[in-house]
Amino acid sequence: MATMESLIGLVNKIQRACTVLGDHGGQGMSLWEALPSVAVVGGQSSGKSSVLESIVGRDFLPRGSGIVTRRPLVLQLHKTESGAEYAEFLHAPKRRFTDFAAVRKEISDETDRITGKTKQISNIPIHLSIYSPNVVNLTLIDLPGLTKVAVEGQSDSIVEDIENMVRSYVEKPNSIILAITPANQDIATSDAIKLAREVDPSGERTFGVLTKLDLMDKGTNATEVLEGRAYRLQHPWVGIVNRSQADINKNVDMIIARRKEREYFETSPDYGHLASRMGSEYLAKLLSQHLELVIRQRIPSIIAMINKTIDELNAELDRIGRPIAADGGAQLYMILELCRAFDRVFKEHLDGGRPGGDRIYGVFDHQLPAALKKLPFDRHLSLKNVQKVVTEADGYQPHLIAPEQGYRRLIDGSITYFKGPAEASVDAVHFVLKELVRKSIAETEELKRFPTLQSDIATAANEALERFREEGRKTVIRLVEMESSYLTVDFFRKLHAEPESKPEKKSEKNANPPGPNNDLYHDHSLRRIGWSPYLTVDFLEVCEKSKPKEIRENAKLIMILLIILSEGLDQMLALI
Ligand SMILES: Nc1nc2c(ncn2[C@@H]2O[C@H](COP(=O)(O)OP(=O)(O)OP(=O)(O)O)[C@@H](O)[C@H]2O)c(=O)[nH]1
Repeated sequence: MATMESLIGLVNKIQRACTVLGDHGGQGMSLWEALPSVAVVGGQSSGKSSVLESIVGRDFLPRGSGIVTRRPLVLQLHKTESGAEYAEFLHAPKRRFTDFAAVRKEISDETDRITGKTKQISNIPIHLSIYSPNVVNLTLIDLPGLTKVAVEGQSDSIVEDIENMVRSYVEKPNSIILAITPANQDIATSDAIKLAREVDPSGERTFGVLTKLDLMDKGTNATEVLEGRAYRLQHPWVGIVNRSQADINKNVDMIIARRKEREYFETSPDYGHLASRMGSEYLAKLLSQHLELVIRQRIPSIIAMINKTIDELNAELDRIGRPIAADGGAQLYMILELCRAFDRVFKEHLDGGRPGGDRIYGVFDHQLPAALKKLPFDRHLSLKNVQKVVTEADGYQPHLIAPEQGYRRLIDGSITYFKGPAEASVDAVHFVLKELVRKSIAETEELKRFPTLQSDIATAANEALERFREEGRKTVIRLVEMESSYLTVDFFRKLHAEPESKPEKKSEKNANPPGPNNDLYHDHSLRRIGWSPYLTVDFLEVCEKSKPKEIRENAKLIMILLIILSEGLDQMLALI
């Protein structure tokens, strides 16, 4: 029993949690709807509030003429071992009410807070918990009384609105219906029974309660109904005698009223034989036992539903992201984790696994060689220009054996052409990397919920790339300058060890081949000088179309500057 009582307590807690989270039934599948609860239904002034107060043993509900209950009141009763009775509202959790007159006022005020002081209704429930040694664990929902006509100050739709609200509570399969009918009214005209029959035709969730037995006309009694002969339900009918209006006015104590009620049944000639199954105390126990039974039956489906909801929420959390820690250290750690996630994706683009890195290879493999091929070496190394450069380099003292200064200037001038394509390669790689940063940010799942961090990472990465571009540019230019500014002795030796016969053979039309002391600026000599830059440039690669035929034959002697340049660019890439 103790276990079952704590189970009802647990269901109470879940119900409160549902309300805090805004789940008080309504559209779709909700946990609130899966939990069993007792809804009190009846016509206006049928005695609903009186029944609730009798069950609680306290006088705490607003009273008055007309429509008093305008919002559902979820009343959770918690049995305590001993101590003072007190009440707590969910909307005012820090306030503990020991004065039940103040509870009544708070219910009125809280009703007005949502509906205003009008006679309108609202389906947002008020949650009230009562802790007392005189109650059984039970959750009851007091609902507005069903009416037939709208009174002054009410909209025409009020009758329908109340019925719809009450219906929305009682039509749920987990709702236990406490159908209140005054005994001095014909059962056939009972609003509560009419609605209960509609939503629960088999009567298995309906508990019939007859109030005002003491007000029946003399000579009549309700045994037909109470014995289940007039209207059969699965559960036995319970008769109740509440405080009359006169008792209320006289402030008759609820405990005394309970005792009087007990005495009424025990001494009644009509209901004496039913006394042990009558009265508000018995009704409370009956409902509590039934609630326990229902919870026991529902436990598997409630657990399944909670687990399913947990799974769904976890899946949603995974999608929208886990909560972010409040302290700075944990936040910094998280930001670093997110940056690492971005870094992983970016590396995959560069190293493979995701597309992008191949475009950088394309810059060196296609774009750079194509640009080099277009360099104007034929113009720069034309006989006319070679002569101009050599004579200018010689100045007023023509060279004796080899035009060393001329060589140097020609080679320097040729290699300087590499600067343009080399810089363009840096720009092209920079462009690809920038594009990969953009793609990587978009593809990093972890970053999806942090748009500000996304733009911060993009800004930081682009700033870094901009810096690396400048450094890369400087590095490649320095490499080109290094190549053009230092020609080794070995280079000049190779140049002169080069057999002169090959080009000379090819230049047979030169009838008078010049010797070093003959004509310094003879075509043959100049042509030979003009080859020298090609010794530093792989002309087979670079000058496919423009190179002179003779020079093509000297290919095997040529140093491959491009390779040197490529190595330099690799270093530059490593820098980026
Ligand atoms: N004599 C007698 N009077 C009763 C009994 N039950 C209720 N009353 C009186 O009937 C009137 C209405 O009772 P309530 O308990 O306020 O009825 P209600 O259904 O909650 O009314 P609304 O919330 O306005 O719909 C009050 O004056 C009660 O004192 C009863 O069993 N015997």
